[in-house]
Amino acid sequence: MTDRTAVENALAGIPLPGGGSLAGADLVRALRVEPGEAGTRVSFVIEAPDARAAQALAPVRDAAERAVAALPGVAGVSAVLTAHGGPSKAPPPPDLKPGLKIGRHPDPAPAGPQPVAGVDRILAVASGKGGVGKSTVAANLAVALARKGRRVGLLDADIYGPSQPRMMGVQKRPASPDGKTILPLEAHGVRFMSIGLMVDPDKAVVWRGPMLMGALQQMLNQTEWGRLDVLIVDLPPGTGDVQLTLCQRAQVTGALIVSTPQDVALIDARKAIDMFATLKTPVLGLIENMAHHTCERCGHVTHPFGAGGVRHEAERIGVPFLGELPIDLATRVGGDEGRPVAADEGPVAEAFATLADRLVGGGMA
Ligand SMILES: Nc1ncnc2c1ncn2[C@@H]1O[C@H](COP(=O)(O)OP(=O)(O)OP(=O)(O)O)[C@@H](O)[C@H]1O
Repeated sequence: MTDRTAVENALAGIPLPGGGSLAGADLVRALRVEPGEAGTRVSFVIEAPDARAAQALAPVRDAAERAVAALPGVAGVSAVLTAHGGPSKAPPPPDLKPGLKIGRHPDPAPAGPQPVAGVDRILAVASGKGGVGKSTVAANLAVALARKGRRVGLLDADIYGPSQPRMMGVQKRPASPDGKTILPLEAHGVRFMSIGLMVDPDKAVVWRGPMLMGALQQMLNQTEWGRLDVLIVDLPPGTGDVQLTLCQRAQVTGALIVSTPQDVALIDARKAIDMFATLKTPVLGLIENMAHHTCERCGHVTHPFGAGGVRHEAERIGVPFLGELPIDLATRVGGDEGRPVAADEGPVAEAFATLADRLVGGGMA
């Protein structure tokens, strides 16, 4: 049967247009080789340095898929092609020193990003600007994936405005029977944990890097997630310590960037994309939220934040465009009332189901 080494060897042999090989150029990320009853499923991300390189790599992606598909016992292959979004102008990330655990000794710094026990994949949901609907997308995507039968965790790491307890409809403090591990809460088929349930958000806003690092580490590693196919992490907006810590400490499969079509949101989304490039975390796609609004009375469609901006940006920088979500009253009410719209039926629930299918189909969730 085909194992990881066989896949790596097959990929190593794929030539690049300008010379060298796929493996030699260090372009393959998030390689997963999953044996199953029907055969082995393989997924990986090819991350090009920029949009032009990504375009040129499309035949390489096809060749890589074919080469892996030809290996014995392989039942399915999915390769996602994405780009860094241009060379990074951001300064290199600071050298993070061992994190202070709150009220505990600092953890020794691991050699590099580590897996979270029992968790197969970590997807970071990020945005450049606040208020674009990142938490809404994270919650609904988690619920949509759970409805597909995936084992899903949701970690609310938005220290400055934790909103998942409200969106998921559970506000109680998680139990910690042994004083060490934290039992996650469960709602709509999703196990979830929020930094907002453990700390006073008014105090959290003045926390500095090491304290945030300690808290995030605790949420990731001391929560009893059990076996998860995917852990979705709802990040704070922007490009700060939480993003750095997550990507430097945990093996993040990739990031999904949420933006509205507005120019101001897109400018900030580019900064977030740039940050993930610096951190070597592949951007798996862009999602346009609040794309359009349909008048409930006359059916007239308007684009309050402009039309198609995120799709164009995704095309421009060579990152997959994962879909658009409308401005929708039920989405807002569902978020406020603790029942994400993806838990019910309707066009927005379908849009999230399609997004979930796409991620599952690509081996990313
Ligand atoms: N597609 C949508 N249609 C209608 N309302 C939406 C939609 N997406 C988000 N909202 C609403 O917009 C508000 C902000 O959304 P949300 O909290 O998800 O944004 P965010 O990007 O996570 O913000 P922040 O990280 O700054 O807290 C919420 O009240 C939410 O219900």
